Formats: sequence, C-alpha cells, structure tokens
Amino acid sequence: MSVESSSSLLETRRLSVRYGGVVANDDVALTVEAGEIVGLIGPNGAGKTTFVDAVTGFTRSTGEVRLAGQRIDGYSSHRRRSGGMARTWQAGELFGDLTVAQNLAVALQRPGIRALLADIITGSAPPVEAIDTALEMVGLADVADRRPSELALGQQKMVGVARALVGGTRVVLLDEPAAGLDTHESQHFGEELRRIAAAGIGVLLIDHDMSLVLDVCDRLYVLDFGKVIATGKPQQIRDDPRVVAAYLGSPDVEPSDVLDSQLTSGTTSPQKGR
Ligand SMILES: Nc1ncnc2c1ncn2[C@@H]1O[C@H](COP(=O)(O)OP(=O)(O)OP(=O)(O)O)[C@@H](O)[C@H]1O
Repeated sequence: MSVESSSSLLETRRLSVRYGGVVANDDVALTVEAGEIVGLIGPNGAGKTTFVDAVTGFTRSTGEVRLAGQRIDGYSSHRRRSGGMARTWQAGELFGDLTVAQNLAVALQRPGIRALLADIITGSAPPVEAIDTALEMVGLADVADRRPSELALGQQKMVGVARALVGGTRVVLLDEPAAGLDTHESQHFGEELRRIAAAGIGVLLIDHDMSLVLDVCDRLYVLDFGKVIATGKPQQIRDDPRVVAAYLGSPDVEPSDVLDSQLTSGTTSPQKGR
C-alpha cells in the first residue's frame, strides 16, 4: 500500500459504486480533516449510505479511499476499523439487556469464533480505559452502568456514537445518528458532536435534519444521483440553486426558501420524481 503526501485524515478519489445498472456513487471525491465536521446531504436515494458502506469496506467500490494518506480501499471492513475508521448504522440498535459500558465493550469484540474462544481462554477483559475515554468524550461517563432504556433518547443516540468512537477511532462516519430527536435534543446532540471534533476526530455526518447539519458542519457535500453536485460552507450550500433543484426538481425556486422551509420542518423531503 502506498503512502502519498496528503493532509487529509479521510480522502476519497474517484470513488464509484455500481449496483447492477444503478450508479449509486459516481467518482466521489471528498475529504475530512482531523477536528472537522463534514456533512453529506442529498435527496433520498442520492447515495449517502452507499458512500459510507464503500468507505468503510461494507460494499464493493472502485477508486481510492485513504486514511491519513494511506490507501485502504483493498482492506477488509475489520482492518479499516482497527486502523481508526468507524461508522454508525441507520438502524443502530443498542443491546437493551447490557449497560452502556457493555454496549461499548461489544463494539471492541474482535470478530470471529477463534477470537471469541481466544478471549475466553485468556480471560481477556474489556479495555475499561478505552470505554471510559469514549464515554467521557460524549459526556456519558456518569451513565456507564445504566441500561439504554433508562436514558433520554438523545443520550441513547450518543451511546451509538460512542460505540463507534471506542478503541482509537480517528474518523467516524455517522449515518443519520440524530433521527427521531426533537429540536432541543438535536441542538444538544450537535453540541456533543462539536466536542468530539474538538478532540481531533474527523466526523462525516449524514442527516436529514437540515437544521442540525447546517448548524454544526464546517463544510458540506451534496450528492445527487451518486454525484457530488455542490460543496462548500453551509451558507454557500443554502444559496446554491443546484442544491434546490436536486431537492425539489426545479431550478426556479429561491434556494433560501427551500432550505428555510426544511429548517422549519426539521427534515428534508424526498426528491420530486424519484
Ligand atoms: N444493496 C443494494 N443493491 C442494489 N441497489 C442498492 C443497494 N443499496 C442501495 N441501492 C441503490 O443505490 C442508490 C443509493 O442508495 P442509498 O441508500 O445509498 O441512498 P441514500 O442517499 O442513503 O438514501 P436515504 O437518504 O433514503 O437513506 C439507490 O438507487 C438505491 O436504490
């Protein structure tokens, strides 16, 4: 694997994914720096989850994925995880019978029956320090011994994020981590994301809550039909007619009207005609 000079923590070049005749990602070039929150938005079916799947090694792709300059696109998902790249899943259910700390310990479990047997034989204990660090980073240290059902919804969502952060994660890809939160919870969630980034973690955030995304992200990429159609700071994206056209299927609408209406409702709507 080659290492080239690159300042980006995460970088993709010409990343493409095809599912039969569907081009789900089309030459996507994206970067995330350490300490940065980058948003990835786009209408339903634009290819956002596919991008996360491809970057983290859960679906086949072509093109390059680099972590701190090192090409990792040939690596298994597990190897990418050990290298410091982690993700959350849209249906990221927590284990209800386990405590918060135990939920994080499960994420550290090495995959495979051999690893499990080796851990049993050696009596290997979960690395408490790594779990504490992740919980402290998201402000959940004092609920480590509680079960998820005892926590507020926003805290439960944050346990899902902590599960991805545990064990030396350098870049985290969050797939709709704030789904279902109300405005107040979502604002608090955004503050916690800022704290995570301030610790030097690179964050890629996918969410339909435009208020959260525009508020918390340093930069945004907009996908439509698998292609990046716009990139820039939140204010630039709000004012970009191509973004509005992608969301509503018409260029004859004022950009701020559309995103403002989505801010009011809190979420984006499916693209027309999709
Ligand atoms: N496993 C798969 N097999 C075939 N087609 C798929 C598969 N996964 C996704 N697709 C297709 O790829 C395209 C991108 O889907 P993807 O789920 O990545 O979009 P998305 O932007 O995450 O959508 P949403 O906002 O609804 O979650 C869609 O046309 C979808 O139908």
